Amino acid sequence: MNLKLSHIDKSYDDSKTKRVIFKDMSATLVAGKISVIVGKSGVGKSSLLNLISGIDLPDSGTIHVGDLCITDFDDSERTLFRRRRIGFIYQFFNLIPVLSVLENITLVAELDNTPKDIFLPRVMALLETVGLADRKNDFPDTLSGGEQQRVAIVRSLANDPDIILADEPTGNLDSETGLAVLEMITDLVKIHNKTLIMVTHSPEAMGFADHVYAVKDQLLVPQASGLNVL
Ligand SMILES: Nc1ncnc2c1ncn2[C@@H]1O[C@H](COP(=O)(O)OP(=O)(O)OP(=O)(O)O)[C@@H](O)[C@H]1O
Repeated sequence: MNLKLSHIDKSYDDSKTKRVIFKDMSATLVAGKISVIVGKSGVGKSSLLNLISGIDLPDSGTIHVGDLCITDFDDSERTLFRRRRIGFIYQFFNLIPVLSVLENITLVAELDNTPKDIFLPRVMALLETVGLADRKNDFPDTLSGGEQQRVAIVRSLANDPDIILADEPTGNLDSETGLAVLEMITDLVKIHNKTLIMVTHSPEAMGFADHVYAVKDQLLVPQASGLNVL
């Protein structure tokens, strides 16, 4: 399912200024591929992910995921779309401290009333793949940063979404752990045939990209290489 952004305008107003983030921006991100998004701080990379996930709406323009026009959805349709079709990986892992590893991973599937016999075998197989099956009952604060991010990777795949959105997934990790996490994310999205859209400042991440785009001049601009815009 390709992701098609058409004629997107997005700005934020505060009391004094109007900050234009996107102006007549159109782009297609290809299904089943790894798209890396780069760009200077504050240009709107995270805002782009918020639009793609339906957390935020554009001022005008449309966003299609396959045949679904998510900009036509109401709030509850967008929430369901996000739960079922999108997996998130964040810079600061965003695990819930009072829930165990397994409870963190299965929370969205439970909220969505997905039958346990559908998600549990899949989640346990993923935990095995990332080497953390024996930590399933532990709490996040007993895990290293790299381990927490591996939990977050499994969580992002738990509900079998179409699209994984990763916002600086290695930003809080040392370079060796970051590289291992990048390899894990990209291997898993390929094996499970997902679309990965990853915002990053990491030059290593470019090596994993099928396509690199820069957020620049209120547009999403395809790059031959991301390195020149870092
Ligand atoms: N909800 C919001 N309300 C008002 N302004 C916002 C909101 N979200 C983002 N912005 C502003 O939009 C601009 C783009 O923010 P965004 O977080 O998308 O940038 P970014 O490219 O991800 O930056 P960084 O690389 O520093 O994380 C910033 O100036 C930010 O302050």
